Amino acid sequence: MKVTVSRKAHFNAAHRLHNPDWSEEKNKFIFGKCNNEYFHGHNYNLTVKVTGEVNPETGYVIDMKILNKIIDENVLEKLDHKNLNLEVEEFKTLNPTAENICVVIWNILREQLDPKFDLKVILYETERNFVEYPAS
Ligand SMILES: Nc1nc2c(c(=O)[nH]1)N=C([C@H](O)[C@H](O)COP(=O)(O)OP(=O)(O)OP(=O)(O)O)CN2
Repeated sequence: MKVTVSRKAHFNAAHRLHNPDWSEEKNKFIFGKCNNEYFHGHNYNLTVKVTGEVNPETGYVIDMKILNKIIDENVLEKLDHKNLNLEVEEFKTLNPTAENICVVIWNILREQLDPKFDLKVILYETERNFVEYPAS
């Protein structure tokens, strides 16, 4: 019997959307206020969904405490209160859009979780803008 276990987390981070291969004008046109050179912040809300078989002895798919620790130590430590463009290795060469942040988080968690689990990450950048990976 497969069940999905979900854990929510949040972090605050600053970013700037920018493509170094484009002119300043094109960056302003495509990314608008998100291209502001002084950066801006978001309160990101994250949902991590882990799907797997329920262990008949524990009744757990995965212990929520363990899942929480994995998210804390590997995602929040890395991203919370950071300037994503300047302080987080992955985004020195990758535009920190919601899509790219979501995929980076998924890759980090995928490495930490047993391959027997399916993983989905949902990232809210604002109350109304959110992305999920893998896509449904
Ligand atoms: N496909 C994407 N589009 C946009 C992204 C993104 O990461 N992927 N990011 C942004 C901005 O960084 C930000 O998310 C939008 O800010 P804002 O316009 O202020 O969004 P709000 O939801 O707060 O405002 P509305 O009132 O809903 O317009 C833009 N696009």
